[in-house]
Amino acid sequence: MEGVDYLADERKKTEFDVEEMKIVWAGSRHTFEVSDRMAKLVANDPVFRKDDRVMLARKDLFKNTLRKATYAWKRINELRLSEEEASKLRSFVDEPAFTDLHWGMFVPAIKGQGTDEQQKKWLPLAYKMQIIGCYAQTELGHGSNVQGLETTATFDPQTDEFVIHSPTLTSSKWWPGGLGKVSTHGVVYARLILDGQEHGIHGFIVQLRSLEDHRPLPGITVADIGMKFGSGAYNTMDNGLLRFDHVRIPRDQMLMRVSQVTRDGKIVQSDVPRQLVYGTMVYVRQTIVQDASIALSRAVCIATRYSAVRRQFGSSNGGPETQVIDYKTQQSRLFPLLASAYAFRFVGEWLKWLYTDVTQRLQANDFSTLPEAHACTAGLKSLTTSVTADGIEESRKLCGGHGYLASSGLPELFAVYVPACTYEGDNTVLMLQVARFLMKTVSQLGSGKPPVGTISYMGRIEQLMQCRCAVKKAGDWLNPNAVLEAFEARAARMSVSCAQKLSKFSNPEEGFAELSADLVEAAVAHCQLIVVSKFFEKLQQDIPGKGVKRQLEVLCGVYSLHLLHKHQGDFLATSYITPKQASLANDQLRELYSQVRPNAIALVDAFNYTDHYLGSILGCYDGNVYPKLYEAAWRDPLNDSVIPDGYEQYIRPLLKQQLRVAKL
Ligand SMILES: CC/C=C\C/C=C\C/C=C\CCCC(=O)SCCNC(=O)CCNC(=O)[C@H](O)C(C)(C)COP(=O)(O)OP(=O)(O)OC[C@H]1O[C@@H](n2cnc3c(N)ncnc32)[C@H](O)[C@@H]1OP(=O)(O)O
Ligand SMILES: Cc1cc2nc3c(=O)[nH]c(=O)nc-3n(C[C@H](O)[C@H](O)[C@H](O)COP(=O)(O)OP(=O)(O)OC[C@H]3O[C@@H](n4cnc5c(N)ncnc54)[C@H](O)[C@@H]3O)c2cc1C
Repeated sequence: MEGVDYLADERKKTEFDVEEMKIVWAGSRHTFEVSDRMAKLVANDPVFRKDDRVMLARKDLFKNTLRKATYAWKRINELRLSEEEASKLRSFVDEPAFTDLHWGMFVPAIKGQGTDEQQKKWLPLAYKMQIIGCYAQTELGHGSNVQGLETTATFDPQTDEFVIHSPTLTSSKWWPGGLGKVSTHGVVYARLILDGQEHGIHGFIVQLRSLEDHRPLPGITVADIGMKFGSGAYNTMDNGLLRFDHVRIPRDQMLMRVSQVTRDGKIVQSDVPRQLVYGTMVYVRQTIVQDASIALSRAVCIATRYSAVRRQFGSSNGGPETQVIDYKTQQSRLFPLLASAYAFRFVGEWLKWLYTDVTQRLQANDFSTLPEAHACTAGLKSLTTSVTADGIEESRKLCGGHGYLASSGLPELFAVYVPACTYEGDNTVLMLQVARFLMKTVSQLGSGKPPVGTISYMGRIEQLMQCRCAVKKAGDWLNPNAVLEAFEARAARMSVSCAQKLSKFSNPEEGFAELSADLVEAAVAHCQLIVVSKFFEKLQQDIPGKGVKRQLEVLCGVYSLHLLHKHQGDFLATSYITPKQASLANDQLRELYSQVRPNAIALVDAFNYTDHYLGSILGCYDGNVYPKLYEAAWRDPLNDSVIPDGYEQYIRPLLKQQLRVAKL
């Protein structure tokens, strides 16, 4: 029935102010209002419909994306939207497109690595979309190993140009989003060669296609790399391949903030560290952490609403069956994901602050916090995307059979999201960067330079190596200090144990390779500590609204104690807790699930997602799932006719043949 709220009884159970929680989730009242307005603008515009996406063939799908992306740009200009509003609008359109890379990587690469003069020349063109750009770093042969890229940029002093060339098949650029069919320009990463000498990897602005007829410029071969995982999903994006045959660009198209090449072909290094060539990746990793909470919260919203609607078993005296959300097993799979979505939201907020802080320091030539910013963005990108990808798949299973239907929204969400574990740095490769940072920190303990920021806990290493957990009863695990000390002791002990094992190797690189699996575990422990501690920090802020802070305390408890339970092997093996204390943590966790239960629907309502954005029948706001599933089945093109195409050709002859066999 239209207009009936099938989740109304659930909503009546709520013990906190949902409207205030919406503000906490959005980050501020202003952000909430902008998001809410942009979400509704997209949801109410039929051009942004997306329910037929998984049915479309690649060419139609891609053209449809072009239509939506250019229409979004038209609306952004007509409505004179601010940068913040425009970016929100694009995100609610919810369809990967060339514009993501243009705004998300091409523009930031020029901003971060271009000189003032270069920015003045290129940014106005990019801001008006008079040129469209991509980020062309990865090659067929190398993605993770950036130092291994093979494309060359050789300076020709005769003409004052760089010659960009792809010397091998494996040097073909491979993967850049927006490159395949749309981009007119790219920031291309290549090995700089001056007078026969190599000078490492640098970025160059290269025009790829004519601004008149869109044909590739002379010497350039460019195409799409082909279909990717899933239907719809990331196939809206034209990930591309690109080869250069001695393509010439003016010298001033090398991005020269980090190093400059002079007219006579000499390299001049500025004071800026060379790692800033990797700066765009640090920026995007930070945004990916913020996006992880969005993707996970979408999946959790669908699974939570459906779990309250779905009933199986447990009917007594003809009464209703049990809502599957009331099964403790369902709660123990669902509520930690709900808590993780909130945890990632807050750590993402903090990481954005850290990134802004490091950017301001870099502008003032203070490079001291760059290693920590690199470790935090790499580690948190890795941790949050892995948990989110697994969490979306778990949400699908939490919805039983119906979760496998495209109309649940979960298969496409998974297919779109899962490459986040690979792009912008493979998650294992990134955790190894965190491990390097941790090993360096341990080796410098006692050098007189106290560790600061997220590794300041290492400054208390002696205490953390010796302390023992003081928990005596389940409720003691609600004490933030008890939880924090447990996570600090676990992380510190795992790092120290790796460092001790490493010190036994005469060749540290060999040792690092041999111990890399243990090192990744230590890095994960460190990153989980960051998320837990940032959740506790959030709780120290003034949080208005009836019961809002209380709910967040419960979620923080669920987040930290479910990790403690899941990784109890670490906590036990490092001898910080006893088996009895591990068991008490689990008792407390179960109790916290009971406290989440009456608030579960309101906690996902607080994400403020429109039905359009969720794109899921199982997750629709009113919970009226069954009629909608039934109607959607009839909309499938297979049901356009009662007798399917192919009946005469295949089914009829088959049945006839079986008849003959039966007669024999
Ligand atoms: C708003 C957002 C919108 C749009 C975008 C969002 C979604 C769109 C979807 C997809 C986009 C995907 C785009 C891409 O995938 S682009 C390609 C990304 N590629 C990678 O991430 C490659 C991963 N590899 C690397 O980053 C590096 O090669 C490396 C693994 C880090 C190793 O580098 P290497 O030079 O060999 O370094 P090391 O010798 O290991 O270290 C030297 C030294 O440098 C430090 N370091 C390394 N990286 C950084 C950095 N980024 N910043 C600062 N410092 C860095 C490292 O720690 C070491 O320091 P020491 O002190 O130990 O010497
Ligand atoms: C959807 C999508 C969009 C993309 N968009 C872009 C883009 O716009 N621009 C761009 O330039 N690139 C883009 N990429 C490329 C992406 O950045 C790379 O694929 C990514 O960095 C991983 O590199 P790789 O493919 O070389 O993986 P590999 O490094 O080959 O990884 C293969 C396996 O080897 C392991 N491995 C590799 N090195 C080590 C090591 N040192 N120690 C231990 N294990 C290791 C990895 O963990 C992994 O299991 C995109 C990729 C995808 C999937």
